[in-house]
Amino acid sequence: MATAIKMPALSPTMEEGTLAKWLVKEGDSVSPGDILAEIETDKATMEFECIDEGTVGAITVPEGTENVKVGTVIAVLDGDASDVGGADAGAEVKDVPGEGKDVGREAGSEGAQPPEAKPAPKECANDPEIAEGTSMTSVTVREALRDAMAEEMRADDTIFVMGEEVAEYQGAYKVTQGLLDEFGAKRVIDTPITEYGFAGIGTGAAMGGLKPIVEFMTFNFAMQAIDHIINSAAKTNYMSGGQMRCPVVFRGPNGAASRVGAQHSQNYGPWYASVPGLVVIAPYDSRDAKGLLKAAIRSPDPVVFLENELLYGKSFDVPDVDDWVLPIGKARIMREGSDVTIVSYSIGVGFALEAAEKLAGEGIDAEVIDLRTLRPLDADTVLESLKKTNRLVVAEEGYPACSIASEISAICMERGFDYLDAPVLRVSDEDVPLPYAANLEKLALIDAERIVKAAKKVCYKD
Ligand SMILES: Cc1ncc(C[n+]2csc(CCOP(=O)(O)OP(=O)(O)O)c2C)c(N)n1
Repeated sequence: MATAIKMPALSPTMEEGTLAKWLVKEGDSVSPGDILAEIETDKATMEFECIDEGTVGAITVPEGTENVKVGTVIAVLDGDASDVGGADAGAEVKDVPGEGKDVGREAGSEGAQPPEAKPAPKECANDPEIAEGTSMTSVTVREALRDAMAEEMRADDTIFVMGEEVAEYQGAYKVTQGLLDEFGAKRVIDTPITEYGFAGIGTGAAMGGLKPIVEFMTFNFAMQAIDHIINSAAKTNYMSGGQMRCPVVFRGPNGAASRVGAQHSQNYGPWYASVPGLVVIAPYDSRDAKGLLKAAIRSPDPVVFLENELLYGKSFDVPDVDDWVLPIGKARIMREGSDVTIVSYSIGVGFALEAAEKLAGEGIDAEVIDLRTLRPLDADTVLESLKKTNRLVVAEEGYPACSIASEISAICMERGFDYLDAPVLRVSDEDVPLPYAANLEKLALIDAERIVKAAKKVCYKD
């Protein structure tokens, strides 16, 4: 099968580059790791590595070409230009699935992709009631997050957003689209690349009575700011004896994306969820992204709001109601079942739902729980389900050790021991820094198949 090789984004801000030199020619055999070309940006000259195996069938952009847009097909493996869109080869690829210009996203990369979006269940026990006949609008998770911020900002002028590229560029992932136009530069603020600085300003502003929303370009970069989140924001209420609150929201993408390497592919859910004083939310779909972000902005305590880059472009229904706000700390049952419970959150929910469909085909009826909030954790909903199914698997896109899955497993052992007919199993990423190579990345991340396998094992049907 022909594979299009596209102009890579070699830095978060790269939009185009010069194809300085080809190091392979048509007819050459290539393997993963071979250097295909040298690409020049205004910052540096970088080597472009091959991630596939094959024969160079066509070079569609000659060396020396300047201003080649990221995503342009520059060569074809095992085929020619007509196999990858003919006239389009060599032209800019405008329709990169899911994203526009995202941090580190390499157009055409083949890393982890979330399963197709599925509609959320119509009713969730703890959610506000949706009146019969209420219409639904399908919106992307990205739009849902923006709508949540915009609605809250309209209602409360103490709310402001700040972070790298949130204003003029409208967000590295376009989540703050339209906010600068509507609310102006005083409330939508571009910061320098100083996570420690602007997380501190946000925390201080919250202590002083404002309601900041601090966007991190990804939570990986919040490592720079973690002292303010944990030592300042999380402790304020406790250390002031309740005299001072800190209503700040720290939000941004979290977890593995697609081929952005070990330092940009980490799930901080378990880290923050271990800290008393923080609220930690990790939504899956648009209705939760909107309803929970609105709740987070209204929270009197600091919230770490973990989004997922791969879900930003997915569409799900959101109820057309004036003020869609969801309760913090309540899990939801995404699919009812009686044989095994699969607990997950964020992107893992999509994999869990996919696994449940596959299990149904094999006669295993799985219940899927979306935790939604990681702190406070809704242990009761998990235990109620365990009471019914007696078997439980936790699916988590993250490291296995000291994880949310470990926590759920402990809760089931401590409070649900008598209900268990099998050990709780954790399905997590491999216990390694996420590999960059596409084939290894795929092997390291969770998927529906692994969840199916674990579910069958706890049902003693493997
Ligand atoms: C701590 C941290 N925050 C944010 C980023 C994302 N990031 C990577 S490059 C970049 C822009 C860098 O701009 P500049 O410092 O002007 O350097 P340039 O690459 O333009 O020379 C950003 C925001 C990062 N890698 N690390």
